Amino acid sequence: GSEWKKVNITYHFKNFSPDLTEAQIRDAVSRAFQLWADVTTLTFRETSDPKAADIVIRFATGVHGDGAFAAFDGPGGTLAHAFFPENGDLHFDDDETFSVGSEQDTDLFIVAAHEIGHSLGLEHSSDMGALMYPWYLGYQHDYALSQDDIDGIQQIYG
Ligand SMILES: CC(C)C[C@H](C(=O)NO)C(=O)N[C@@H](CC(N)=O)C(=O)NCc1cccc(N)c1
Ligand SMILES: [Ca+2]
Ligand SMILES: [Zn+2]
Ligand SMILES: [Zn+2]
Repeated sequence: GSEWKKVNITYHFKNFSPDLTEAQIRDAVSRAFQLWADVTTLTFRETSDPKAADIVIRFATGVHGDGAFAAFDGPGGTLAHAFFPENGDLHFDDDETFSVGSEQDTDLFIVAAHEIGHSLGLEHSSDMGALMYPWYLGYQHDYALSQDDIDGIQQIYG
């Protein structure tokens, strides 16, 4: 299956969203990576060099130059998508209104954590409690990985 052949993975922000400050976006994405780092031997580090980065993160709308994925669809519907390893690139639909830590709008931390699951090789889960469940069920305070998510990632990276 698709998995990274390395444990030290780097990511690069190609751009940011106007919905939040760069600091809020960096913090939400860093915390999302940390969820997965906590249950594997993987480490994640931001790099300013797009060429050195394993995972390139972008905010985009509509048609944005992807071959594999359909164009983004405006507000609602698809919120983001990510390529499996060893591409791993992660795109957020910037027609969504992203927020951090509020029931309002779409929580960037939770969406990022879900997409990073894909970037690491996880498919969707049928477990409604799982982060990898296909549907975003709204903001939850103190979000944590479900056992289903942990089992899934440890099957790949042991
Ligand atoms: C066919 C895929 C490109 C759909 C896309 C997705 O699964 N991206 O990973 C997506 O954005 N699905 C929406 C479905 C929806 N509109 O509820 C979603 O919320 N996925 C992200 C997400 C975020 C956080 C938690 C969960 N469970 C799912
Ligand atoms: Ca959308
Ligand atoms: Zn895309
Ligand atoms: Zn998904």
